[in-house]
Amino acid sequence: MNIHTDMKSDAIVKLDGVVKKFGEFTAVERADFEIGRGEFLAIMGSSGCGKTTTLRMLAGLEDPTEGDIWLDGERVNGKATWDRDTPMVWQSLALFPFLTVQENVEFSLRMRGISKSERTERARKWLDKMQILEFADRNISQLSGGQRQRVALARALVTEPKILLLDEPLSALDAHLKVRMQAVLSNLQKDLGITFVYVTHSMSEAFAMADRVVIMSRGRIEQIGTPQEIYHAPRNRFVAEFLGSANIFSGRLAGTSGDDWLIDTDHGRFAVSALHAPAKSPGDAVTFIVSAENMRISPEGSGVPGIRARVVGEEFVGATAIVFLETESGEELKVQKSHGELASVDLHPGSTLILHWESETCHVLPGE
Ligand SMILES: Nc1ncnc2c1ncn2[C@@H]1O[C@H](COP(=O)(O)OP(=O)(O)OP(=O)(O)O)[C@@H](O)[C@H]1O
Repeated sequence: MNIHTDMKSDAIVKLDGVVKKFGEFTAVERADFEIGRGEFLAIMGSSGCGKTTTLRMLAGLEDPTEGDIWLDGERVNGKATWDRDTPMVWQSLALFPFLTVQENVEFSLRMRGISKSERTERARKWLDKMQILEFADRNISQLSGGQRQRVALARALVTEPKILLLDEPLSALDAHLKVRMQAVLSNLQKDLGITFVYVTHSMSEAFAMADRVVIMSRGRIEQIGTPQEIYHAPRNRFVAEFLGSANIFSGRLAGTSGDDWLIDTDHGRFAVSALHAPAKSPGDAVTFIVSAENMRISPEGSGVPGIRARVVGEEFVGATAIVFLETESGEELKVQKSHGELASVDLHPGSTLILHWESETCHVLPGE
């Protein structure tokens, strides 16, 4: 499997071998990907992985050290930010505190020399679309966090750009408002058909809204794909660990059995579906995952073959619970099940269970 799945043929953004260095330090190692017209693309990764730098290069706030950036068919290296049709919504929102809501939204139209009457009409249209027209004459300081988000969006969208860049715009909101604003953003993007490039460190945010997700680590792109592809078929150990829901096993290829590989691990020999696995020879190292939802549990003494593990703790996640366990060799494993499914086993800390799974629910990490 390639890290770049589903390249969009109708690309509005193209990064071609883009590298960004600050002195000796490489912030973006080599970005090669396209963004489709009307696509919602999230760039996700932990702090310092280079996601904001990538966004800033699209905005024209940084120039690539190597490679080319294409926006709507035009090579834009060196093109000033004010000459690009790529407004940005910042984490801080960067609203002007000395201007009213309407004046904030009119700002970029004023910069473009658009007449007062047209400015007013366009600003009010976007305030109305964002459901904040009633606050048009207020100062920014008189608005709630969610209302400010809407002003920032109206201000960015009033020029009707083809691409909107968003840098963690929801990170300052409380959890409840965050979920509501995710829905607002997602619906807005679909209604307008504008391309959104959305930087976030939050997997739940990226997976809830994006058509495709780019996962970065230390300046490198680890995987690009739809949330489903990334969730079900992470490319390597980094992505699997980042998702947090996978049990990761390493071993060596011992042989085959039908469509399955037989893998020798420290816990014994397991059959693993090899349908999407890269070519390997007997003796080669193989890493595979079993997601926490696909793990099955049986009481000790049930005679079911599997891995013996001790219950360490339990965490409630809505209608399900995640049970954390430890093997005899100290490896941590997790199982996620509904409360009903868990009712039949002893989950007291220290009790021993047998973990097992179906071979077809395993996924071999192709990038390992
Ligand atoms: N102007 C600069 N000069 C030197 N180093 C920089 C500069 N801008 C960013 N960096 C470094 O480049 C790396 C990537 O930064 P970037 O802001 O892209 O990370 P990020 O993934 O957006 O992180 P965060 O989630 O913390 O914002 C970091 O190590 C950062 O310190």
